[in-house]
Amino acid sequence: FLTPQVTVPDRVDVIFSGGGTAASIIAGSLSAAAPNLKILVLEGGPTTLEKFEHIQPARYFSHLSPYSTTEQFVVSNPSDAVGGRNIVIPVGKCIGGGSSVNFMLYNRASASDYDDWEVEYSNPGWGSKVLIPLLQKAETYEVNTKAATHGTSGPLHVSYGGNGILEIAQQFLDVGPKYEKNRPLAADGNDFTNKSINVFYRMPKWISGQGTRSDAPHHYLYPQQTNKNLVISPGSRVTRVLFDKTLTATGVEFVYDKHVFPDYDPTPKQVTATKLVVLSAGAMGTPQILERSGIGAASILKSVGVKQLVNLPGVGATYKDHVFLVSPYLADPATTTFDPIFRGDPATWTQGLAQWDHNRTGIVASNGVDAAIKMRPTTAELAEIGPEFAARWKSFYANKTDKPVFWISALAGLPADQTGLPATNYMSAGVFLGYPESSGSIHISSATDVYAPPNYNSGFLTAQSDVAALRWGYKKSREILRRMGAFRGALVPAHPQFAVNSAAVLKETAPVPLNAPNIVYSAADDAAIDTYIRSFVGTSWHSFGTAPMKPLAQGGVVDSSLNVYGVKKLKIADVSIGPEIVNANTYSTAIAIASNAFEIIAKELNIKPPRQ
Ligand SMILES: Cc1cc2nc3c(=O)[nH]c(=O)nc-3n(C[C@H](O)[C@H](O)[C@H](O)COP(=O)(O)OP(=O)(O)OC[C@H]3O[C@@H](n4cnc5c(N)ncnc54)[C@H](O)[C@@H]3O)c2cc1C
Repeated sequence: FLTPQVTVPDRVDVIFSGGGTAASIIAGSLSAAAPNLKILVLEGGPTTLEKFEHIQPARYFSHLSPYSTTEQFVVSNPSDAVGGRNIVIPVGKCIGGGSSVNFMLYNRASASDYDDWEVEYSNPGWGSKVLIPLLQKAETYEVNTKAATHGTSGPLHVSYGGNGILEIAQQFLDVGPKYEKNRPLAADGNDFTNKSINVFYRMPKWISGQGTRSDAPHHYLYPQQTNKNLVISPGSRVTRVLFDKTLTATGVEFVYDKHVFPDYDPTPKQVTATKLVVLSAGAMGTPQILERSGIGAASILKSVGVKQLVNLPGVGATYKDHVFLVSPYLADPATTTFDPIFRGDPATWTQGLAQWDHNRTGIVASNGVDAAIKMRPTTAELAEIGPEFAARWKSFYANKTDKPVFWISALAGLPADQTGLPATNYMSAGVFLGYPESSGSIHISSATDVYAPPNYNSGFLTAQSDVAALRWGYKKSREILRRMGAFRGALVPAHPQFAVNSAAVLKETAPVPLNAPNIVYSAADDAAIDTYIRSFVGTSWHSFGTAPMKPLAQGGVVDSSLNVYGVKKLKIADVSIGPEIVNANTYSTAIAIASNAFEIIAKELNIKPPRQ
């Protein structure tokens, strides 16, 4: 019988609805800067405080288990664009949200991504000139303490992890630049400029040199928890925001989450916020709270019987994620991969945990993802991608030379449920699109039931330009991986089903020479690749942009001070506010948004001086 251990006060100054990445950073920073400010963090999931699953990096895969208590799985409606499948999106559901369960890949956006937010979407104060220094302030970049755009004294440590570089990644970094002659090896693939594009780079991680995860709560929120004015309430699911007659947010209603406290009283509780309500429930959660509160498109609210307070058609109307294709290959059985970790091999775990206990190094202090490239096509390669991508290239990429089309990584292992597969070594090419053109939506399906699955359309691959770009990415990754020393052939069922006599069938079970001819694909082969992409593509866990910061007339939900249009004292601070997706894994952008939100809120509440 589990009972909430935290007494939630009736009245505070500021309420955070959702206690994930952004909320941990903002609430922790506010509490540090203004200890007298009464802050309440209501998080639907459980606590993560000092739990090994949220500290030891290699445990990240455990959160994806179907029995996970720290992630929730949002299931899309089936779509022909993905072969009639339902796409399943895992999202963090615990204090720290995504930051406490993610894969810790350290990648940063391009400067033009944030400049587009500022200029194209009319958001002064959100360009790269503001956000890059905030990101520097948040991090300690142990990889190179003299790197220009990185930080040296922030709470979140970044390193290569404690396990060195795995051989498969090293081969990717060796072979890649030799095969891709105009794409050299570089020391930094994350300096925000076009110098980080079309270069192979060793991938840093959100892991400290002490072998621990750089999550948001252990580095911002929990250090403040001795302050009695900061109340962190896990297992507390916000149903809706409360408003007075002037449409000023006065507080929220919440229930104790039935998964965290299964036997506890399910009656909704209300809390008053005298200064501000902040929605930080993530790209999946925030639009649902807005709609249950009566803020959204008239037709959506009417369909579920919610009384509309404000007509905001932009709520939940745009959903983006970097569609991700993982193509597995067999790898040299003598090399070290992450497969035993993914399979839960007892001997590997016992040895790894002992080493971690001893000196915080070894496989448990890593995530197995050590090398990558962000690729932007040359003119000749654009011709290879073909006409389906031409309009998208012209309108979105052509004039912004720091924008890659996709990201490729050689993963030392197969990051998937390997039930039914031989317990051998694998390596995988992971390809995700930097800026998919396709877009989906997420809306509530019930006015009051917070557990009702949302009406979610992933939108994946609804634009053919995305399929064309991924097709090229698949071909590129295949050419590099088949030249790597560890290559032992394709895991055939998880690749396109080419005709038996096609030249595209990979017959080799050992690496081909560097100068081997490229595979030639027929129109039928391309069609087989497209079918494959539609049948296999999945999430990259980067849900984004469902309550965008744009002018109202463009479908915006918040203004550049993060205020929800049409109401007072209600802000949003999480990755739902991104007006366009950025080309990198999104933890970094969540940190940028949270850091800027903190500055904005601190200024409005007259908190001085803000955190240094
Ligand atoms: C499995 C996975 C792997 C990832 N891997 C990487 C990676 O390697 N590198 C990288 O850069 N990024 C990665 N990401 C993405 C990154 O972690 C997220 O984009 C980022 O953490 C989002 O931050 P946020 O504050 O917007 O939302 P979140 O951190 O998701 O926080 C939202 C919180 O709100 C809570 N919530 C939702 N609804 C309610 C409600 N009604 N009431 C109360 N609480 C609610 C949720 O439980 C959650 O804790 C990954 C994400 C996942 C899920």
